[in-house]
Amino acid sequence: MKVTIVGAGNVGATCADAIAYRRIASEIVLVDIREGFAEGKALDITQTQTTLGFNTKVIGSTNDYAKTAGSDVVVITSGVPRKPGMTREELIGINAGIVKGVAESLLKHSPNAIFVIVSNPMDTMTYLAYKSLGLPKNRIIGMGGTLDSSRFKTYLSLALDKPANDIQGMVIGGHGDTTMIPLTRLASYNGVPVSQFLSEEALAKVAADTMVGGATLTALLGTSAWYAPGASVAYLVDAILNDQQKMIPCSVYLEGEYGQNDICIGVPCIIGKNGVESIVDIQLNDAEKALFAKSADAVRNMNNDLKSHLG
Ligand SMILES: NC(=O)C1=CN([C@@H]2O[C@H](COP(=O)(O)OP(=O)(O)OC[C@H]3O[C@@H](n4cnc5c(N)ncnc54)[C@H](O)[C@@H]3O)[C@@H](O)[C@H]2O)C=CC1
Ligand SMILES: O=C([O-])CC(=O)C(=O)O
Repeated sequence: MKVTIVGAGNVGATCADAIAYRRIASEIVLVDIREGFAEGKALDITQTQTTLGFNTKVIGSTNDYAKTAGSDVVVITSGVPRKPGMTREELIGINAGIVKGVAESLLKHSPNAIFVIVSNPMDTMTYLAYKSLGLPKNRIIGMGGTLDSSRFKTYLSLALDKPANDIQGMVIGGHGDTTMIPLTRLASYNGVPVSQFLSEEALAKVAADTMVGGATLTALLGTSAWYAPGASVAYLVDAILNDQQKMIPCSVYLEGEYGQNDICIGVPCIIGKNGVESIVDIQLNDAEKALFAKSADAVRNMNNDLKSHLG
């Protein structure tokens, strides 16, 4: 199976590394606009083959999309990351043109690929890819919910002082500092609601920390995170290529689901070889429904700005 990742920067290269090391694909193509950069990252990853014990072929390309031909999954991480103090939404002006151009070039060479969108503001970039490529909705997937849910489970595990892999939890809604919805009511420690172990206050703090998880790391690192984002993309690509039929919250185009239309936003999806196999309709309570509607309003406002940025 062949995966192309455009943007060989922090997230793209980390995700290529995880896909190679975990043998999720047999061939990875890294593409970047910076002369020689993707080739360098690909060669560096290739030189870990014997020490880490994998044979995945990893090649780099400076903007030559012919090398990406016939990819099963394509991942778009190209664009700029935020700096401390910025929101993801502020990246729309630069990233919209980049994502649209890259998505169109990818489709020309891989007409059957499933698209995974990572560049921010991710929900709006996913909507842009859906609208400009004309592909069926199951083939356009925005990655945000995997990462936000992993942060949610990390903060729950810290608050509970229990292993993260014993914790289940999901974040839906937009992938933004104020639009994420950590579903605290449904989170569990080995099936037991976390509310049996944590006070309302402690749970509210976990939710708040989760929502600003990306901003916290950006303030610490000076640019946005890459290890957890890269691993989250690899997790999603694994679910697609290995037809895992896992339930993963992803940003997908909605046509009436969760009361929303004409928007890409995070909802629980079954992910398999066809990309989004189905959207899972979970029962939200009234407060969660209200948060979801508010989150969708904010994402929709961003989508409405797209035209002015694309000219
Ligand atoms: N959805 C999510 O959960 C996450 C999204 N992100 C987003 O992913 C994007 C990438 O972040 P990083 O990897 O940290 O940034 P980075 O700056 O390390 O890498 C971006 C790469 O894109 C390349 N690039 C720019 N324009 C290009 C074009 N037209 N064609 C090919 N390559 C091009 C750059 O040369 C650079 O190497 C950002 O927009 C960031 O906000 C980051 C983390 C998580
Ligand atoms: O915080 C950012 O800008 C990058 C991102 O989306 C994340 O790490 O969640």
